[in-house]
Amino acid sequence: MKLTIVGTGYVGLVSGVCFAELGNNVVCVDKDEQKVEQLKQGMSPIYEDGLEPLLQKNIHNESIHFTSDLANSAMDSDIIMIAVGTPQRDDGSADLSFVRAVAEELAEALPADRQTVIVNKSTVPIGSAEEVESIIRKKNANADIAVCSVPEFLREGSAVKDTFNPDRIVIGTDIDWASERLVRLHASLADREQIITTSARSAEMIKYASNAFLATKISFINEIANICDAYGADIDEVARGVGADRRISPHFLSAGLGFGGSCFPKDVQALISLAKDKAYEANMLNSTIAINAKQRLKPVDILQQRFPQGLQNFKIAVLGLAFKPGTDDMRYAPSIDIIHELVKAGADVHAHDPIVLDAAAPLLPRAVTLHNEAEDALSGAEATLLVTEWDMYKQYSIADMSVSMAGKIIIDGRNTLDANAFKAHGFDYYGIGRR
Ligand SMILES: NC(=O)C1=CN([C@@H]2O[C@H](COP(=O)(O)OP(=O)(O)OC[C@H]3O[C@@H](n4cnc5c(N)ncnc54)[C@H](O)[C@@H]3O)[C@@H](O)[C@H]2O)C=CC1
Ligand SMILES: O=C(O)[C@H]1O[C@H](OP(=O)(O)OP(=O)(O)OC[C@H]2O[C@@H](n3ccc(=O)[nH]c3=O)[C@H](O)[C@@H]2O)[C@H](O)[C@@H](O)[C@@H]1O
Repeated sequence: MKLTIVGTGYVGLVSGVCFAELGNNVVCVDKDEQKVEQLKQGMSPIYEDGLEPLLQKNIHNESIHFTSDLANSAMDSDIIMIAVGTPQRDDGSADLSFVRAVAEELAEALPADRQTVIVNKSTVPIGSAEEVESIIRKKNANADIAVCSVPEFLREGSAVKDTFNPDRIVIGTDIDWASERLVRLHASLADREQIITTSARSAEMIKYASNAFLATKISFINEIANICDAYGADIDEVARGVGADRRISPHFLSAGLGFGGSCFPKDVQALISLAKDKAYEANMLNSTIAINAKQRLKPVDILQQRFPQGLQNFKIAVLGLAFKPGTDDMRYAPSIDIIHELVKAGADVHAHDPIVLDAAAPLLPRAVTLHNEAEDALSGAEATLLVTEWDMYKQYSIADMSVSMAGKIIIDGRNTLDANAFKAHGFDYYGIGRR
């Protein structure tokens, strides 16, 4: 099948590479010409283990191509996937301007004599498939199209693996020929019973509801962790006990600094905004966001309580900047808010991340010092704060830390370090809801 994928962000690029790997003829389109040139050379603009070799293999096999010419590629495509960004607007709603711009371009390009499936793969408000169709029909009334919703559930850092091993694939359309074509495209990725067919509106809601549920599960466990802190219960033990109930499951019960990234925060806000448009106040989702906003500043609270005289010139090492390990994405990363608060309090902040440093710099206050080596960030620090649980930090020698740091305070924002081992080396260890 010939596939055109518009947008080469995480979703567009990974989907493109994976569908090419499955034997389709894929063209990825991006209006960013520099990115297109980079991709043509086999260089991935995204950091993810294993993605670049797969990209290069499929370029070599000529099963994937990159271009900025959408019209040319759209003309003879069986399926066109829209995978452009849908960022958050100031009022919390999703900004659909990139999706609408693609629809306008498609309206000019699509031939009337060819059945084309158009897929919204971007996360979009309920009703967007209809909106894309009406934009196209306004300029091209006879286009033989079906606009469907096939939301994406991949996670950054494990996107290729997630694409090849999906829990489910949701195909949202009431049009039989389009549904059949999309089922055929996804047939080798999942068993038939994992392919859920729904209306486009339901598929759009499934995506928002899934992200909102996962985000709420994180805020829930963080709230329980904060109550554990107050009563001396241990969140690791509590999460193990709670998660053993199959109705709850142990996944997404890791307490810490809350969720960041390009999707949970914006998608929960977008759903709140969609509800508000229909005069419904989404109180639970409002709490999910409020708990999360507060949770990421817990390390600052811990330090301020411990040092009520203030943090002026207090040297703090911050380990990890990316919003989670395995990615170079800094979008809504907790590290940004934490470092801004610490610098505001007068602290001397030294940060490290194994992957993202240059991209992080413009998002952080000038006063922060960024280090290529973790050892340099730790050297002379009064306190160390782990923000992103990269494996390298878990393997770091506590004895070495003990020697290089000036003080013995460790705040483990992701509950991933060995608390007892730190305590045995004389550290004051603070976790999130950990005894
Ligand atoms: N990042 C993720 O892990 C996931 C993202 N999503 C959703 O997928 C969508 C895309 O997100 P990302 O992949 O992170 O994208 P992104 O925002 O990082 O990149 C989008 C790309 O689209 C390109 N673009 C914008 N307008 C264009 C146009 N008119 N023609 C051609 N290219 C154009 C941009 O140049 C950019 O390279 C969003 O709606 C997001 O919520 C869904 C699941 C996972
Ligand atoms: O729509 C999206 O973009 C994607 O959003 C998330 O994927 P992603 O943001 O890549 O990362 P996750 O692994 O879900 O983590 C999100 C955030 O939650 C945090 N988290 C996760 C799990 C947990 O138990 N506790 C916790 O604090 C992580 O540290 C991270 O900041 C979803 O997991 C994907 O299914 C979805 O497709």
